[in-house]
Amino acid sequence: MVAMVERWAGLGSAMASIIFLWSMVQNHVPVTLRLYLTTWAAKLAACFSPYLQITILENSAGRFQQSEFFYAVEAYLSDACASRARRLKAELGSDSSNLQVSVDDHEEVTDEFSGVTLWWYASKKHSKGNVISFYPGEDERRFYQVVFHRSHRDLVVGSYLPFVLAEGRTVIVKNRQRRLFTNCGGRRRRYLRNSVWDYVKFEHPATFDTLAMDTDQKEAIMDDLIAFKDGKEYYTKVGKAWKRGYLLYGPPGTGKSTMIAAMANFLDYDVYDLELTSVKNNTELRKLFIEMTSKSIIVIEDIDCSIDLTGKRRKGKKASSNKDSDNEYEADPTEPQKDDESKVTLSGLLNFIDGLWSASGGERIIIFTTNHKEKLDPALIRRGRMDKHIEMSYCRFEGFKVLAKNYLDIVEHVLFGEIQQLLEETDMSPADVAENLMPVSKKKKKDPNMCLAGLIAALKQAKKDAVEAAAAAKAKEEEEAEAKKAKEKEEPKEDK
Ligand SMILES: Nc1ncnc2c1ncn2[C@@H]1O[C@H](COP(=O)(O)OP(=O)(O)OP(=O)(O)O)[C@@H](O)[C@H]1O
Ligand SMILES: [Mg+2]
Repeated sequence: MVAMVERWAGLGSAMASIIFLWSMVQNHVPVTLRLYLTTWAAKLAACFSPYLQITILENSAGRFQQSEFFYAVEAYLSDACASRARRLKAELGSDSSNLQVSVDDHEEVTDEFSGVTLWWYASKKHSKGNVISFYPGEDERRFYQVVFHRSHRDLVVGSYLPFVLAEGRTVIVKNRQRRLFTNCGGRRRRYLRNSVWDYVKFEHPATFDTLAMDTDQKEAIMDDLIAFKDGKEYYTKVGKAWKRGYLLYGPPGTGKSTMIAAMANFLDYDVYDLELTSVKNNTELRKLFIEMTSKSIIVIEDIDCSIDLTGKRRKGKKASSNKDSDNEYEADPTEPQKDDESKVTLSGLLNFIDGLWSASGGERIIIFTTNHKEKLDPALIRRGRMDKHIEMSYCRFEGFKVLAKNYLDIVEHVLFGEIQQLLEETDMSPADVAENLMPVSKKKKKDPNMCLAGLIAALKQAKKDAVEAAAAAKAKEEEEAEAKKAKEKEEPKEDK
């Protein structure tokens, strides 16, 4: 017993000496030598330690480039191992609606894989750079470390880490909150993420059930979307890029934007709302396309207003250097670089739609909307680019029944007959019909009789206006024809 006490006392005094010596070293030895000693101490310890460690940094390649692996590890540990951790942290997700529980920093979590035990740690270190950061947390670098016995090195690197990556990705997809990306949002947020896109949570409630349109047309579109979503093998087999273009055209208020939201909800895809007028040039457009992920819908609304539809390249140097090409829309691989100072051109847009997509994965849908299909350049909307042209038209009875069910919770009413006839004779957009089915004020509860009577009055008025407009147009036409005839009669006299 006495011997044991003596041994402990000896160990204690040895430890005290080491701590004392180390503090002396820290005080009197220059920083470079200290670093050298620390590195060698770590190397010495590594020689005797049977354990290896792998670090996964949040920012991998560059200071700003975030590592997908880091987030996969985070998701994997939160899902599979968090129940074994004693210290967790809970944070609001980026969209402030869902709680994200993950393993707290410096907490150890154990995991088992093929009978092997592994230890995970989460931590962060401050970057030593002299850059002053204006944004909180910017100078912190988070990382995960996994520690394991060196005899399991091959298993961990060859099987375990790929397993963690795959599982983590699955968890991310499962918890995924869909996003609406835009290229004309806040610059600060984009800077923080070092991304050309800014995003908000996508939560448009539109579905195909709430969309007022011809049932057959609706079903055809849904079938088309399912065929696309499940068509990976088919696209590979026929050697086509896994993409599909839709052109939605029709008068204002007929549900083109609503249809896009319904498609995104149906497919569970992200939406990229590309505002072409905010894109400086073809180079910037290319950056935007590169950063789009798969499983997404790229939307260019009112395409006829967004781009110079003549598609003519700028005159001058470029035109002369491009003499050989008679086809204005032909893809010129060197064009995007040259086009730096110019605006986005139709040819640039077509290059990216055709070229980039083929090169970068797939499962993307591009949708153009327009009120004036006839104004669009045929090159832009030819099949292969815009595979399916969908006409969104005025509200007819079938569409009205969907709106009546959504807005008034009714499937039948005595006034339906009259409304059916008026809708066949009058062109009214679903947006206008829906407006008439909305309660007039918060106080007044929705009363189907009142709403439907209001709609009938609006339809009658629209019909009257249309008749008057048609009469006025006819009168003008006749007037012009008369004037033309009179002119033709006069002309022969003048000849004589
Ligand atoms: N087919 C429809 N089914 C259900 N609701 C519709 C439909 N069309 C329009 N609406 C209603 O009208 C509103 C306007 O529709 P939306 O913005 O989709 O029209 P749009 O065709 O995109 O118009 P624009 O050409 O002016 O962009 C929507 O918020 C929606 O409530
Ligand atoms: Mg719209």
